[in-house]
Amino acid sequence: MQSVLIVEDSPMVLKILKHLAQKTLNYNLVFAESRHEAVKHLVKSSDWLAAIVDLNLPDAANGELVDDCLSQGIPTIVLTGSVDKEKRDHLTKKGIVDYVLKEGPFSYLYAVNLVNRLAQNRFVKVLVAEDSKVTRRYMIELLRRHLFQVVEAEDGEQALQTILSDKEIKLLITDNNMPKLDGFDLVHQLRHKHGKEDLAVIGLSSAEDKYLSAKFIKNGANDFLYKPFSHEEFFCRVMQSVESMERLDAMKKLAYSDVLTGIGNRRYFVEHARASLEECQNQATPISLALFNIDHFRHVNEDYGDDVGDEVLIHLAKAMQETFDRFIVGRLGGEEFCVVFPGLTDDKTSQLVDFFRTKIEEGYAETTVGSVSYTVSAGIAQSATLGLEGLMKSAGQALFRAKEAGRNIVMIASEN
Ligand SMILES: Nc1nc2c(ncn2[C@@H]2O[C@H](COP(=O)(O)OP(=O)(O)OP(=O)(O)O)[C@@H](O)[C@H]2O)c(=O)[nH]1
Repeated sequence: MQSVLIVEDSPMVLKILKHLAQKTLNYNLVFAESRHEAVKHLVKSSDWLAAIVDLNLPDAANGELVDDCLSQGIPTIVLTGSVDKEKRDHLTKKGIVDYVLKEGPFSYLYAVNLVNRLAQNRFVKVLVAEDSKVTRRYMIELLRRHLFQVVEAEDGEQALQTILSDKEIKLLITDNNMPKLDGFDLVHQLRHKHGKEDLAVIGLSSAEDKYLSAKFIKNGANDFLYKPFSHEEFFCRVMQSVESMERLDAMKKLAYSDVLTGIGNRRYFVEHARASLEECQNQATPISLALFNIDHFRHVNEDYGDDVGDEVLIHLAKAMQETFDRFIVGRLGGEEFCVVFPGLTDDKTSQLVDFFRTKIEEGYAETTVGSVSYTVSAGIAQSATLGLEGLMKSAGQALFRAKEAGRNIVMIASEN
């Protein structure tokens, strides 16, 4: 586990920092009250995520411990009692992550939360699209200081191709005046494919035109920065854009997942299945769909109670996700689940679904009252022309026949 170093000589402030850090940070926390004590910890370990360091310590009155941490490559957040332009410029030039004024619990919470933010930034890939090498290098250095993964592009066309080929890019910082494709057109083209929940965009320009920011935002950017910008403004905008994108993404995930089982819900399923069906039909690729239903599920609820019934549903959802991990799986509601198999004919799907049916029949759900055995039936449909509703109806009719034929059976729809 990585470590976080927190150094503060005031017992009162250290107590607050300890309390907040222990509540918020899931890392090995190392506390010290002086440079001497901190350096002893620094030599013992090399795996530091970050350090929160008081600028003025009794045995390091001129920020010497900040230099110690930075020289070991540790992202460092500085605590200070006061700041003026000169001190701020000095600290920024040193390469600190940020400084925090010792104003009260909120500022200490900011410092602690910043450590968590740094840890998350390691998984956020940022593309810097800027034709000026100097400005590009400057932004890349600032972003790396906050532990972002960074890729770069020197014109709009290169930026577009990079984003289209790398789904991991979550933030684009783009200049407006670039060769081949300008920032406006770049954002405009990207927004056809990427919503604000999966790509945040910050526009940049040094132009005098005060309407540029509104124009960029109307074109789909989340935010805008005029050059030259301060290091602090840059980070405030970056953080805000990344965090609002993460919130949107979390909301979307909630809206698309089934509360009980955690797999995709009906909305998720219908949206993804419809898109996949259209794509396969346009490309004349086979696609089939299977509708699943637990047999006599009412008896499970009656015999063991609804909570155990819920555990069986969770077991089935997990098993489906494992077996059909390459396909689109969703819980439509109750004990009904559906899977879409792009690229598979109904015969191939039938083999796969029957393998799954046998697996469920031979296994059991491990529940709070012990093992519960159950079986499933499924109906399968394939069509080169039917829409999703038609395909689901057809699979539903096959499922009905499977139930009538005695359950624990897979049936293929007779007419597609
Ligand atoms: N525990 C639990 N039960 C649910 C949930 N949603 C639906 N059910 C129950 O699922 C059962 C469905 O029963 P029926 O439609 O009669 O079907 P069945 O008993 O599975 O019988 P067949 O489908 O004909 O094999 C009902 O008892 C519902 O109350 C849920 O989220 N949790």
